[in-house]
Amino acid sequence: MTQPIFLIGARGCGKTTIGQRLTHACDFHFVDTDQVLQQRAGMTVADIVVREGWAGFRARETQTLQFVTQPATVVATGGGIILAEVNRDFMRQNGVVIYLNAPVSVLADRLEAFPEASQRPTLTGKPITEEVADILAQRDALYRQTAHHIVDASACPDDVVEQILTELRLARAS
Ligand SMILES: Nc1ncnc2c1ncn2[C@@H]1O[C@H](COP(=O)(O)OP(=O)(O)O)[C@@H](O)[C@H]1O
Ligand SMILES: O=C(O)C1=C[C@@H](OP(=O)(O)O)[C@@H](O)[C@H](O)C1
Ligand SMILES: [Mg+2]
Repeated sequence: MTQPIFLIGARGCGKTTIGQRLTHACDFHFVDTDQVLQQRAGMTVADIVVREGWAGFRARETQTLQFVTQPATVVATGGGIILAEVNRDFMRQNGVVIYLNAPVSVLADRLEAFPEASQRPTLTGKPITEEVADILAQRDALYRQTAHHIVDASACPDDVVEQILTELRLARAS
């Protein structure tokens, strides 16, 4: 199988971390839409949002998703990639989509420990736990409807990778 693998889910669910590990396990290339987008723009996400608003960032995100999608590639997306129908359709049609699902408490703990503010400017202006709860409530259904597979991303990284490999093996066998 050389179809691209798209990792989706909320901020802090581990798309970037798990994507890198998964790449080694299945001998794919790794790309992260936020990393490529920031390199191409020569600006951080926070700078883009100040200059162009979230609409500007979202337009760049759609272009980046299409630009980075290649065979044998694990694509770690940004948490809001599923907001645009064009992105949801693109990922479902061009690869296998995995939702890294984790509860609000786990996401908030990780984001408090590793905020990476230049890549994750506030979405709502609210404190972390409230923001994560609000955003997940808005997006969970979109993550679920876009995903081919859902894994428990609150597990340790090795387990999350193993869950993904198991889902991919099962899908291939069926
Ligand atoms: N399964 C995991 N178990 C423990 N910590 C994790 C796990 N996945 C990610 N992390 C940690 O959480 C933080 C956010 O992870 P990251 O991969 O940047 O998430 P995302 O790209 O989905 O926003 C990082 O500091 C990372 O080390
Ligand atoms: O949830 C979101 O809307 C966003 C998530 C971020 O990526 P991570 O999910 O990798 O943190 C980044 O794309 C941007 O700050 C917007
Ligand atoms: Mg990330």
